[in-house]
Amino acid sequence: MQFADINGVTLHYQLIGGPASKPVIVFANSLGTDFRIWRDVIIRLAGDFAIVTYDKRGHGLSSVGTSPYSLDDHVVDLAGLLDFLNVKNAIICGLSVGGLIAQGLYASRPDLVRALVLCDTAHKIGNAHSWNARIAALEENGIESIADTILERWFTPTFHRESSPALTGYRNMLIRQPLAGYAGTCAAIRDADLTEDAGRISVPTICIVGDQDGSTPPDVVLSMAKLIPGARYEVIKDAGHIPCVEQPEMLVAIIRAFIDEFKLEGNPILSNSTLN
Ligand SMILES: O=C(O)CCC(=O)CC(=O)O
Repeated sequence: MQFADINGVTLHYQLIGGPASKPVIVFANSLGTDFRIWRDVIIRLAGDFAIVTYDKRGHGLSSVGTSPYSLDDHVVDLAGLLDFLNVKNAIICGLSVGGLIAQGLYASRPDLVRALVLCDTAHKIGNAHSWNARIAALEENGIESIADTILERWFTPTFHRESSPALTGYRNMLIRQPLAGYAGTCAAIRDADLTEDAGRISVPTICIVGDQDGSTPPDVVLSMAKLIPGARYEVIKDAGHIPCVEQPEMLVAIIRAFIDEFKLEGNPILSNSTLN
């Protein structure tokens, strides 16, 4: 397992395949998940790319730090991790709040970003009223009290019917996140509005969404895509909010086609990287 002290917290991360002459793809997670959700995507990409996954603060094996957070806390953490790993000019794939983090990273550290894959996310997710209600419910009764409602947005009815051990596993992942980390990230999402930044994105960008996403539905993701100059937009059939779990093969096909279209080569991780 790999850990790094970044920006006052210990981050759990995983680097596969570097240093080498390969483009780097960095995956940033959604609320209430850790980097294990990317497994079925990573096994299809490893070998062709260097891959970085990490648990954002307050999630997985990373430290909680001081909660609540701002989006900037998460952005500075990711920038610090990429600096630590000597990664520059990477393809950043962000899922939901991970997509906000990816957009924030481009706004503050464009040198780190070669292209954006914005998956089931938006320039602004939800509103203050809905996030404050969620935070109040969490403070009163904990994550488990809202877990089943969240899982309905994460996965399609088919997945709920047919993927019984997996559904239980992802429910376990959700309810075992630290309460302060989960609620603190709700506050970060509530306060984040990247509407103006979206129009300034000038790297190749693709916006992807599951056709049955109950958290950031297709019309929301399309609105973001329309704000970003030249952005591509793709809908994945038979997927909810987390296509990397439900439709990894389709997600990988879309990412590969995007990389081929723009001939994204990125920078290899430098050979004097701290990883040697
Ligand atoms: O998944 C995220 O990162 C935020 C969007 C959200 O609210 C997900 C959910 O429905 O719980």
